[in-house]
Amino acid sequence: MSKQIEIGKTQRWVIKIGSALLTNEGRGLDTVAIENWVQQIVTLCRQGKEVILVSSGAVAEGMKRLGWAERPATLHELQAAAAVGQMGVVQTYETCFKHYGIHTAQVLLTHDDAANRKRYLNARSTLKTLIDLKVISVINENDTVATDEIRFGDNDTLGGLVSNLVEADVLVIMTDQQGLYERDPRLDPNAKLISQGHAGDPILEAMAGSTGGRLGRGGMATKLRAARVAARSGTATWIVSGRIPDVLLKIANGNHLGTLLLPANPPVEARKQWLGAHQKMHGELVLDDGAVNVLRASGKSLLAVGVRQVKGDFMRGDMVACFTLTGEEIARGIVNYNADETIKIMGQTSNRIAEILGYVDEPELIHRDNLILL
Ligand SMILES: Nc1ncnc2c1ncn2[C@@H]1O[C@H](COP(=O)(O)OP(=O)(O)O)[C@@H](O)[C@H]1O
Ligand SMILES: N[C@@H](CCC(=O)OP(=O)(O)O)C(=O)O
Repeated sequence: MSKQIEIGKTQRWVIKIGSALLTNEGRGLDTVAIENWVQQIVTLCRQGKEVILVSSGAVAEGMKRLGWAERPATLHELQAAAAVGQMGVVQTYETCFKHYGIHTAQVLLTHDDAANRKRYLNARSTLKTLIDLKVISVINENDTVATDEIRFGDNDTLGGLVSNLVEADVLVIMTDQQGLYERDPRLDPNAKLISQGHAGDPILEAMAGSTGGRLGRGGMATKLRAARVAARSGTATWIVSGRIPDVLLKIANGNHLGTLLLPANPPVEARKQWLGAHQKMHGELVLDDGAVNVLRASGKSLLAVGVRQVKGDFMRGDMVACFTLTGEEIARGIVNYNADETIKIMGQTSNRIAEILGYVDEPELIHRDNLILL
């Protein structure tokens, strides 16, 4: 279990900047602040670090440009605002980095891209090539086509996924609070700051509110989820205030600011990181205690015999979530049988599948290679 991080030895940093920070609470892109972060990033690059940016702000800047005071409720208006605002976001970064002779690249991704193995690998090789070319990637969600992501404003999770894609050492989530507090400091100004913990710790996750500010949407809950995702590639996550002067340089120099969330387990293999990148579950399986113990203790495949209940209408090859009888999600995996077939074979041993269905695709319901424990 890694308890510390030697920041001086870290090389690849993913830096995520949230909407509230970037647009000065909706007053329009805060070019002074952006110039300052860019200056810090250039210094990090000159120190030999490789930086990938995940930047929000498209909807907020689009709202400003269109003269909309309130975040629109309809999807098509959100998407239109994002399309307008994204122009400003990338233009600003382009101008700031150009000043230092550094090229930038716009990369737009959706969670669906991460769920498709071919697109996932394409995104990974493009990002790695851009790193080799010393180009700063500026990543945002592809809001014109995204639906769930834009509704929930989840660039934090995107930051976690990008950390997995490029196998980052560090994910820095810059926001408008000092870090994770015991409770939302907007609701309880006396709440204490958590300085360090483990990514995925349910006690910390329970502290994080899911409501963000007027412009950002994810709140702290998505930041902690991002830390959990990032930890799969062994990436440590920092949640810090982007308003602290020289915040990135201070962290790089070993100052402890904000909240540091360290991976609790060793990194998982690359294919399992891809499995973990799936955000949309097509169904749920409720497992009995025996199956839960086998998955947790020995990392074996899931057999139909251990399934008690099947929910959702999934197809063979879809990703499903696995729950304990008490409702705790423990694993996710790609199923070998569709929902109707799974209902027929649940609770039965594998040697009865042929008799029940008239055929056998695979003896396992989810093969261990296609299963990721949470
Ligand atoms: N436990 C907590 N600690 C700190 N902030 C919290 C917590 N729970 C909820 N929040 C809220 O999360 C907000 C940050 O999320 P969000 O507005 O989505 O920011 P960003 O635009 O940077 O992604 C904070 O302003 C705060 O009100
Ligand atoms: N793609 C959207 C992301 C919104 C979002 O995640 O916002 P935030 O919670 O501020 O990071 C945008 O650029 O507006």
